[in-house]
Amino acid sequence: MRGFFGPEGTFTHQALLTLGDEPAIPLPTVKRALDAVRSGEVEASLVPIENSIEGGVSATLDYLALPDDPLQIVQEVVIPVSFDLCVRRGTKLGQVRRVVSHPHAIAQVRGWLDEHLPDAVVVERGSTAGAAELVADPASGFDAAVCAPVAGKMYGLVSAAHHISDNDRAATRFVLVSRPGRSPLRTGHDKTSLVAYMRQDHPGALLEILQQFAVRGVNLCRIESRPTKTTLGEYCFSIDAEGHVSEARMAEALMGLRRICKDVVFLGSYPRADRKSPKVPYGGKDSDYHEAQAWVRSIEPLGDDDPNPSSHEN
Ligand SMILES: O=C(O)C(=O)Cc1ccccc1
Repeated sequence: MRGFFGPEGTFTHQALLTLGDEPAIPLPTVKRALDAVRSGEVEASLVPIENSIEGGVSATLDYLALPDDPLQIVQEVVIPVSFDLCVRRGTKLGQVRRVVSHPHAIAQVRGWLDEHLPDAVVVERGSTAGAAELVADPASGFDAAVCAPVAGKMYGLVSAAHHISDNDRAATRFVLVSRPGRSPLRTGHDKTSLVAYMRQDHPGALLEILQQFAVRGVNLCRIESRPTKTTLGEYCFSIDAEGHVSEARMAEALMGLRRICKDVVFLGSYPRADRKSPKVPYGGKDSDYHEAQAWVRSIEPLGDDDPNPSSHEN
């Protein structure tokens, strides 16, 4: 059984429906959705990870990549998001005093709220659909929810205003996450996600991380710094790169990171939602790496039969 960041009517739920109609369990927070995977209560959970306006969803980025207990992304889904202001039947726009929604939804309608409801108190809570459910109860003290029209309908609300997003091309990316295991097979249009912890804070440390990808022609789709949560001012880098771990240039980039970083947390190789194939640079094909590897083997003085392997230990 799958889990998702719920309740029913969230954008995550809409993204889940694009994957088929298997029954799934709504979980009220991203943490609960990921805990359910860790405990084995569900086999995988769908959670939001990034949106085109607000960037990464910190709760997901951090809790997915716990260094001692990381989970693995097996699939991604991207859907457009558009918000309505939903109220109980009979409430007029001018009567709205208190608005509730998910922080990423509020961030995407901030301009509209400032213009149309400048005096309203705006409260961040749960999910967009959870907000609609709250507003449905007059005793909740909330007059309006920022949510998908489908969530409004689901909880018996009506739209006081349609399409209130400040940017009408906003999209959100969701990931289906499971316990670590084998990555989905390579499709030719894949992404690899990881978190890199620098060995120490020194000039050029970030450049060294980037170089591991750059010299192998691996393009990055996202890189953001996240606090390590151990020491103030200490950061790690959450990265999505184009390609699959079974591709030689990606595997070599990961090996490079492993050599130079304090820690590298692998979060999975999985098919890209937009099915865009990466541009493979000159010399970057698997066959180029294999040919180069075979050539080095052929010129190594000792070949594979090193009589004294322990002499290489340090
Ligand atoms: O609260 C929801 O509906 C979610 O699934 C999270 C979210 C919030 C705002 C935009 C996209 C996803």
